[in-house]
Amino acid sequence: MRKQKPVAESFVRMTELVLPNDTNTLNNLMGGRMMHLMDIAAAISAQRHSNRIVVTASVDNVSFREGIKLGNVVTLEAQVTRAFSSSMEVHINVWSEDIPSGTKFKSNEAFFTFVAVDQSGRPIDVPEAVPNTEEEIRLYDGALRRRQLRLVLAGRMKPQEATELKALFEME
Ligand SMILES: CC(=O)SCCNC(=O)CCNC(=O)[C@H](O)C(C)(C)COP(=O)(O)OP(=O)(O)OC[C@H]1O[C@@H](n2cnc3c(N)ncnc32)[C@H](O)[C@@H]1OP(=O)(O)O
Repeated sequence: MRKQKPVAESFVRMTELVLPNDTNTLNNLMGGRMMHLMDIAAAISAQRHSNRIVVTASVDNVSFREGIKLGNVVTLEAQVTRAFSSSMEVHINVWSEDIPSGTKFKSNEAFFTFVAVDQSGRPIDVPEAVPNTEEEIRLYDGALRRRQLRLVLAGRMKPQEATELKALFEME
């Protein structure tokens, strides 16, 4: 039987200070630097779940709602939502905090997919991810639908095979 692990065991919190080298000429954190931090936090989460080397297979939509300023503190929280065979979906939230003014806002949210691989880079099965809290169950339940959408967009699944996705659009 496949090993099972609670999704909470994959939780990662990472905190970074926005330094001059991370910013553009408006003194805002650069989008690419943010994606780099998100990729690292999410990869560690997938590694914690699988106890394997993981590679980034895909990144879903990432939007940048508001600039993050030089000197702000960025907190990233990542956790596996669901594991399939060799792939894992990781949910990541990012907050930006201005410590002197005591303000904090959520700046980004995204889903990353990682694949566990062996030493030769071949996909290898990972433990099942078990959700426990209401929020973990909500994210787990939506993961199959999101997986189908990203595989269709990547040309790896025929739209007619995406049954979970199709069900969303089928009206009574
Ligand atoms: C340019 C860069 O910076 S890339 C960033 C770093 N990432 C990398 O280097 C990864 C490069 N890619 C790879 O090594 C391979 O494409 C892999 C390991 C991700 C997939 O290898 P494949 O030979 O295609 O394996 P296969 O078809 O068996 O798929 C393996 C898993 O990957 C998943 N997968 C493959 N492509 C995608 C994708 N675009 N989105 C989501 N999942 C994907 C599959 O659904 C499958 O999941 P499952 O085992 O849970 O069902």
